[in-house]
Amino acid sequence: MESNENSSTYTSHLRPPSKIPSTDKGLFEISNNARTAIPPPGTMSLKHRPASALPEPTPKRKTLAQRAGETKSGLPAPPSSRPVGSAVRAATLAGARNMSMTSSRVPAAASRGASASSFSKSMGPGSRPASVAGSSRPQTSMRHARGVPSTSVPTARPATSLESRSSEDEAAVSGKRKAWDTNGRLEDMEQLYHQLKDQMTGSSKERNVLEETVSIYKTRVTELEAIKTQLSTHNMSLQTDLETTKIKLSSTTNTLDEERRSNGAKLDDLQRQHRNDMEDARRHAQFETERLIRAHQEEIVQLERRLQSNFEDERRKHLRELEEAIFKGGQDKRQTEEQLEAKDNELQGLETELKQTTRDLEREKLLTEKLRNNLAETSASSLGLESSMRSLRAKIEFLESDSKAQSQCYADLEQRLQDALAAATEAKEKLRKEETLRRKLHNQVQELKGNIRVFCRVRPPISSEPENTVARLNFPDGDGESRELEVNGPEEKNSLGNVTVKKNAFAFDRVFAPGCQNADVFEEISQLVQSALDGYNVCIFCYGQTGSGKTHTMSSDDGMIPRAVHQIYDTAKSLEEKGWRYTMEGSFVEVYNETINDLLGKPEEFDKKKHEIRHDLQRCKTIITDVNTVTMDSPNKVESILQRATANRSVAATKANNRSSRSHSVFILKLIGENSVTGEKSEGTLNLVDLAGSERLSHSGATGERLRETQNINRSLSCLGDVIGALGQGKEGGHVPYRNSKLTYLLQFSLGGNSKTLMFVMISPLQAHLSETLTSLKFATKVHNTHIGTAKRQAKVKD
Ligand SMILES: Nc1ncnc2c1ncn2[C@@H]1O[C@H](COP(=O)(O)OP(=O)(O)OP(=O)(O)O)[C@@H](O)[C@H]1O
Repeated sequence: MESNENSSTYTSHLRPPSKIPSTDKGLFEISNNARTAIPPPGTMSLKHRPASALPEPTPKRKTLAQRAGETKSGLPAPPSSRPVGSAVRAATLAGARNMSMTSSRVPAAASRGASASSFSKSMGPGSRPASVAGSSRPQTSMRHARGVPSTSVPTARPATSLESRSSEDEAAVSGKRKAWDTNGRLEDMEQLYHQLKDQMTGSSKERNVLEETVSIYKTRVTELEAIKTQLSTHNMSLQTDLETTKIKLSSTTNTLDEERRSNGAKLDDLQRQHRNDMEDARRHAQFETERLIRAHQEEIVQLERRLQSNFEDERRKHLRELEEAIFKGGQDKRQTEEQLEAKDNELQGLETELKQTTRDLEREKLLTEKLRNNLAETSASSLGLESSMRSLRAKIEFLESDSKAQSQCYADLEQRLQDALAAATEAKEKLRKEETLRRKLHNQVQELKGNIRVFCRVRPPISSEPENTVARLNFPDGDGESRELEVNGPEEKNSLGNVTVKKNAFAFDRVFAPGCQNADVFEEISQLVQSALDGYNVCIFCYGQTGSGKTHTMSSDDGMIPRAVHQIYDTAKSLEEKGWRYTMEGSFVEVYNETINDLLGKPEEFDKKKHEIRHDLQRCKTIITDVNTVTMDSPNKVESILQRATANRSVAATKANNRSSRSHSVFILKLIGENSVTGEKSEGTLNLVDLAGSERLSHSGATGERLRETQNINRSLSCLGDVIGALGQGKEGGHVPYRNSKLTYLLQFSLGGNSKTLMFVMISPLQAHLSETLTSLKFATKVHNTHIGTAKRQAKVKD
């Protein structure tokens, strides 16, 4: 199988078969690399020989020379197509025909058979007429060819026929003729004689023909002998060729076998190598495929992760953009509404003006009418006036004589004017001095009120809170400026079964009952805001549990922050005529989990950007790095600031609950004033702080992130208490633990000696919050009992 496969791929190195030159004496028939010379037609037509006449194939093939020898001895005579045979037959037939032509009584060739038959009956087969012999001549010829002596046939056969058959013929004739019919019998004899004579003539002719044929055959035999010799010579050479070819063939076969063997070995090697290569390649491909699959899977995972984070970023970004857009939209809407309102007012003003102008016009018309009348009257009276003028001129002439007295009068008037101007300057100066005095007195009053004050505010129950859930809170001095609060504790049964209620009484600088509004609260703190304008550091913070109303008090639309800003604007404007010019800068930060976030910063930087608190101890100033500061050049800016801060906090709230409850927010307003007349400068800071809900950890039940938030809130509120406590001890140069929390560190210069502090303790009215309420009130009481040293004004006076 392998050699067969190889035969198609390997070229044979065998020498091509040797060419034997063709001779003009015969064709070459090629079979099994043996060449057989076939004599050309005319000499010996083996090609046309019938298959049956050919010798049986023998296992070992005979040479052509041998086969030529067989032809001479064993092959039948050449067929009738052969020219020699044809000539013999033609001559025989011609002879027969001549014979029948010479005897008119003998029937033609067609009736020859019948006559021959009758003749055979009478004379037997050996005495057949020449015509009959002619028809069977090929057999005769064949017999000649096979070596039957031709001379014995024509001589012996007629005689034998005649001898054997004469007695029968005679008997037959004698049977027909009468013994006495001599003439008839003579005629028969004569007829028989003629017949015999003809037969003799035919036989002699046939003999001639046969002799001719014999001579032809002899020639033919000679020819065949020559051919045989030629063929045997050729055969010899072919034999030699065949032997040579066989040797070559065997050597070629050997070479081929060796080649096949070596090629087979090589092929085996190659196949083995190929199999090994294939195996290696398969293993390598498998390894590569697995590696690529792993790499692709990793890539897919990374891509998925990247896409996920991109998607998250995009989502956050879009959310922030949406928030900003909503915020901006709200702002735009408000501005547009304001503009519309302004336009409406303007329109109304214009309408009023138009009405006024129309009224003025009417009045003018009336006036013109009146003036015309007056003119008429005036022209009437002008005559009278002219006469009086004349009289006056007369008087002037008289008065001119008294001019010295008049000059004196003018000098007096001038003096009085100068005196009045000096008095006015003196009055202005006095006013400025009084303003300074007012500030001084105002702050003295504030100081007398205490540098840390505590206000308590109880929020009203909101619509979702039913009446029966409200705790019993009493305001004993609720008629006027309330300062006291009484909280009834839970009902307790004593050992005698009497139900008792514990009353917890608290007193603060002010107590605001649920019915109080933000306006009432602000009225009380407006004096502190004035102190900030006067150059003091003021800190107002709201303390209380979640939902107690801190944000409502501080940052709602009418809360302390917007009201404070508006008051500062109004006051700053009124102070302009007293020589004061103020610049105001606002910033808003959040302390969440001990980290500072800029509530006015970009939403995407929220919870990411790091801010640090830096103190200028010389100037008692606090700076927070990288926070946005807004110049408050218009009172409307405060609303946009509050909205921006709320939006930022709500974005953050999506991640960790309600951010406003869980972080401290600090609104910082810096007020820098300069008096161009007196050269005075003042720098005050107003800090408005909304503290995170003050729930106790045990009550909150918080876990995880909420627990961390609550711990941070409680720690910072506790630090605030510690700072206030340390300040309350009033030791000069004593340690105040500001650094213990971000909140106290941030408010370092707004708590203590250099500042005025106001704490709001916010109270929920609900019975459910009673415990937290009491805790808050106790903390506030502690703060209220603290006395903090005198505040110092941050003011400089020009030399
Ligand atoms: N004085 C008040 N008058 C009317 N409603 C009030 C008053 N105080 C608070 N509320 C309402 O009570 C609810 C809770 O108030 P607020 O959000 O201000 O509490 P909070 O202490 O700031 O809570 P948190 O710590 O969660 O921020 C709000 O719906 C608010 O409108």
